[in-house]
Amino acid sequence: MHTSLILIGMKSSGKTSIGQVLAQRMGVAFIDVDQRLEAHYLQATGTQHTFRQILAQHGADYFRALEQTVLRALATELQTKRAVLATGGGTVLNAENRAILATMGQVIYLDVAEAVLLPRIIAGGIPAFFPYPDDPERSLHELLATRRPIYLAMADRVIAYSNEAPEIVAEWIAKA
Ligand SMILES: Nc1ncnc2c1ncn2[C@@H]1O[C@H](COP(=O)(O)OP(=O)(O)O)[C@@H](O)[C@H]1O
Ligand SMILES: O=C(O)C1=C[C@@H](OP(=O)(O)O)[C@@H](O)[C@H](O)C1
Ligand SMILES: [Mg+2]
Repeated sequence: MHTSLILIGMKSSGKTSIGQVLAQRMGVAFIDVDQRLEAHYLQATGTQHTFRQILAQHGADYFRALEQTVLRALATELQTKRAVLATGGGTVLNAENRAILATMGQVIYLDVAEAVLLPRIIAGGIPAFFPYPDDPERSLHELLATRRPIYLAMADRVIAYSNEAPEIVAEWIAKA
C-alpha cells in the first residue's frame, strides 16, 4: 500500500512539527521515528531517555542500529495502516533504510535553507552528531553538502520553504 507520506530532511527542517499538523489534517496516524526509538529504548533498558540523550550517551553506531530496528518494524506496521511518518534527519543515510522508506509511500523532502536552519538548531542546542561543536555553521554546511544530494535523490516531492508556519506548509503538502 503506497498511501503514507514520509517526511525527510535535515534536522530542524520541521519534519516533526509539520508531520503532526499534516497527519491531523489528513485524519491519519502520526508516527515519528525518533519517538518510536525512545519507546523502544525504554522497553529494552527500562530507562526513559530522549533521542538526543540516547545519541549523546551511546554514540552514533548504537543510535543508527536502534533506528534501523524501529524502521524495520514500521515497514510491517505501515502495510496495513496509513500514516504520516516523520523520519530523523539521518534516517535516509543508510541504504537499507532508504529502500524500506521507498516501500512505505510518497517521500517528501522538506528543503530548508541553511540560514533558516542554523538559528533553529542553535536554539535547540548543538546536536551530538555535529562534527565541530564550536562551529555549528561549518558543521551544518558540511552535513548539508553530504546529505542534500541524498535527500533530493530519494524524494518523490520537494517542498522548499523558509519561515512559513507548519500549518501553511502542511496545507501545501495536503493540497498538491
Ligand atoms: N515552520 C517552522 N517555522 C518556524 N520554526 C519551526 C518550523 N518548523 C519547525 N520549527 C522549529 O524548529 C525546531 C525543530 O523542528 P522539528 O519539527 O522538531 O524539526 P525536525 O523534526 O525536522 O528536526 C523546533 O523548535 C520547531 O519549533
Ligand atoms: O540529523 C540527524 O542525524 C539526527 C536528527 C534527529 O532527528 P530530527 O531531524 O527529527 O531532529 C535525530 O534522529 C538524531 O538526533 C539524529
Ligand atoms: Mg523530528
